[in-house]
Formats: sequence, C-alpha cells, structure tokens
Amino acid sequence: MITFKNVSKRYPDGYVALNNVDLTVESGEMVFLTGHSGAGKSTLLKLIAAIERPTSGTITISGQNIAQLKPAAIPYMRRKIGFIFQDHKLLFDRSVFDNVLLPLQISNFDNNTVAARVRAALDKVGLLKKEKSMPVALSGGERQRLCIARAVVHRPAILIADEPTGNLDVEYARDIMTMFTSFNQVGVTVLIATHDASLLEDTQHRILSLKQGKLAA
Ligand SMILES: Nc1ncnc2c1ncn2[C@@H]1O[C@H](COP(=O)(O)OP(=O)(O)OP(=O)(O)O)[C@@H](O)[C@H]1O
Repeated sequence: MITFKNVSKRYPDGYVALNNVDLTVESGEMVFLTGHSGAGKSTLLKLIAAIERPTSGTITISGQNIAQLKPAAIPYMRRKIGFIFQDHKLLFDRSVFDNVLLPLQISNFDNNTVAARVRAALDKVGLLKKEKSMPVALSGGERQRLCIARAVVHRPAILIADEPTGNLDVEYARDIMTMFTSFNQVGVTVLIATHDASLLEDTQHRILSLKQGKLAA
C-alpha cells in the first residue's frame, strides 16, 4: 500500500508543485493520475520512488516511511519499484539487452539467471528478437516497450509510468495499456500519469486528478 499524508513539495526555486496531498493506493490496485501540464503528476510519481524528496508530510510504502529513508537505503527501496520515465532515459550507446540488464547489475544473481530474466522481460514486451539492436534503431513504440522491459525486469511490486503513451499513435498506446493491465492482473500495483483523455474514457480503474498541486476530491 502507498500512502501520502499531508505531502507537500516545494522546489528549491520556491515553486510549490504539490500542496498537502493525501492519497492511498492499495496493493494490487491500478490507478490513473491525470491533470494539466505542470499540475504535479511527475513530481508525485518521483516522490514515491524517492527521486525527489517531500518538503513536508509522510509517504509510506508497505509501512516504510520513504520521506525518512537515509540515502544509502534508497537503492534497496527502489527494488520494489519499476519506473517508466517520461523522457525514457535509455542508454543509446548500449544494446537493447544491456539496457534491460542495468537494473539487475546490483543484484547477486549469476550470469545465466540474469540473462534469463532479461530475455523474459524482453519477451513480455515483444522485443526478444531485437535484443542485439541499439535503441536508435527502434521505433517510438518499441523504445517505450524497451522502457517497460527495463522497468519490470527485477519484478517490482509497484510499476510507475509517467506519460507512457505520450508520443504514440492510438494503436501503439492501446498495446502499451494492455501490457500494464496484464502486469496489474498478476498483482502488480500500477500508477500511470497521463493527460491522454482517450486512455481514461472506458477505464474501470480509479482516476486521481491533480490541479495546481492539489488532489481533487
Ligand atoms: N526540479 C524542479 N525545479 C523547479 N520546479 C520544478 C522542478 N520540477 C518540476 N518543477 C515545476 O513543478 C511543477 C509541476 O511539475 P511536474 O513535472 O510535476 O508536472 P506534470 O503534471 O508532470 O506536468 P507535465 O504533464 O507537463 O509533465 C511545474 O510548474 C514545474 O515547472
């Protein structure tokens, strides 16, 4: 379970991106986070992964207070989380395989186990045949699928995606959403920030709406 209690985030330049946010996401839930550009969606997601730290308030994941974690404890906490960044953050000088390998490099698995896990993740997103390709040779949709493989390779309990369908056409966007739904169906908690109204039209999942750093009731 993820909970926010009275969470605010003020950036060093003084801008208040989140203002007293209270929120609960149950384990195994799939939730959309929506709101206009600049509403604070990315900030909220980054706080969950301790990429940004709150100015005040309490954030707990499975009972652990993220706001009070010492820097040395953050990499361990992040093993619970897979993060799909708005700007991808792929390494363009490494192959598809090596990009997915990265999150496993701090693990203690042997080489065969690691390779099997990387291939299983690539298989889930339909990129197994491209393991030797470089990211530059992939289409926009394939790059997004690569980001998903990298986010799930360590089998996180929580999957966070920031505008995962941003530049994709409708069909690709639907494929990507089907992947998230299937991760959720096997118990992964999924949070997706989007301002793509078409993704939200027929959804059965909860939609949280941010407006100027505040969560709408
Ligand atoms: N590192 C930072 N320093 C200062 N201000 C920031 C920083 N990061 C974000 N902001 C500001 O905080 C506000 C919220 O940004 P955030 O990226 O969380 O919004 P968002 O809802 O994800 O928007 P978008 O959909 O455009 O990505 C914006 O006004 C942004 O300019």
